[in-house]
Amino acid sequence: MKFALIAHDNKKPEMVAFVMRRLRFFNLENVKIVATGTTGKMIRDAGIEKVETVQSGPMGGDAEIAAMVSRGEITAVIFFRDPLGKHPHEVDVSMLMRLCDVHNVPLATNHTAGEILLEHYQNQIKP
Ligand SMILES: O=C(CO)COP(=O)(O)O
Repeated sequence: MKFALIAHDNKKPEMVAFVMRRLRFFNLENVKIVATGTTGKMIRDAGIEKVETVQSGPMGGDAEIAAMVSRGEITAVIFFRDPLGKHPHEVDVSMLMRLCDVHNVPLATNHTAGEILLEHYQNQIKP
């Protein structure tokens, strides 16, 4: 399974804490991670070296992940959005969310939804 992890700037500390609490799960061999540029760097610094990165969000990273969703490469997207901020690449973010719906890929856009979603996949992996 492959998870896309993305966080807007104000939500990056939350994403790092989220990942740190699940280091064991994210470090499992059959769990893959792709992240937008800056989010990915922070996740790597937090102890997950295998994270694959695409461009930073404003430079096209959300669009790259949207393409992966369209190709059926992503199990679920966890995207901690900042609903109070303005983002120059809002159209890319909308496209990513739309394509998750088109392809029926689970999308968690806040911390609580992310917890619930990961719980599901953690239970799938348990023997
Ligand atoms: O902007 C983003 C999501 O829309 C996140 O991109 P970064 O992880 O590169 O900051």
